[in-house]
Amino acid sequence: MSIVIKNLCKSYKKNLVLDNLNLEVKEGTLFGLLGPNGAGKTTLLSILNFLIPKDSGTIEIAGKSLDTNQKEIKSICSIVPQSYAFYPKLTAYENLEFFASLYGLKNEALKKRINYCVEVCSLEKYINKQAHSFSGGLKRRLNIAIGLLNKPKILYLDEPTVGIDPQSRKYILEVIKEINKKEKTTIIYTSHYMEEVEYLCDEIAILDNSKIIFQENKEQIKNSEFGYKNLEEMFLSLTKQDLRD
Ligand SMILES: Nc1ncnc2c1ncn2[C@@H]1O[C@H](COP(=O)(O)OP(=O)(O)OP(=O)(O)O)[C@@H](O)[C@H]1O
Repeated sequence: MSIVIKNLCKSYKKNLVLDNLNLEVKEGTLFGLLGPNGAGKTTLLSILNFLIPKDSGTIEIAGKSLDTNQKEIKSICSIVPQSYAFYPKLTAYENLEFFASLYGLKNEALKKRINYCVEVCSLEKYINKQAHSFSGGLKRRLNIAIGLLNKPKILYLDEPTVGIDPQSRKYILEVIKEINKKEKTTIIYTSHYMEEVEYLCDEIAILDNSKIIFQENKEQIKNSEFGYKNLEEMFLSLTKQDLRD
């Protein structure tokens, strides 16, 4: 098992966001994490990536406790956040070089890894251009390339296709599939685009009302007694249709 979460709780002051949440993610899965706005998806990913502390509960990543193995866990995980996580005035290459050096990469190893990430995300033509001049799709691809620098065994992607055109989106979805297939990377993918999750993910979970209210293999969802036309219909039926503000 790649990730095992038991009884995870997190509040922001009086707002209880995660309430005794339990979740298991198998190694090598392309895992879709769905939930209405404000359900706590980013909060969960932030806890898993040491960006914010949990209140209580246990988390094991690749068999190691999150409480006592920060360095080892950080070395095998990477998060691509919703926001752009690069320096706009640096070129794509300077950004990649900077983040690669934070992982301790140097000389040939650094160049080799950057070249790989540039190729996977198709950034060759833009490598010497400042990141602020990039289109939305290119910015998303640079964000992902940075997330791949440490060869993560577990990659967290927080809404990586927001605000981009269908061409860029299709390209990014294929990149994600390939990383999962070729590198056997476990991928946790959050998105509000149901058709994307339906296309991409092997397993799907829904976070709502502070808990995982549903988790199932995609093939089971398609074939089984659930009887929904598609993922969107199932999502709306399980989470109800009230607006979440
Ligand atoms: N730093 C913070 N301080 C206080 N409250 C926060 C903070 N971050 C998030 N929240 C609140 O916690 C709840 C969960 O937010 P979170 O961003 O984790 O949800 P989400 O599922 O990622 O939402 P979205 O789909 O809109 O990105 C929301 O009510 C949000 O307002």
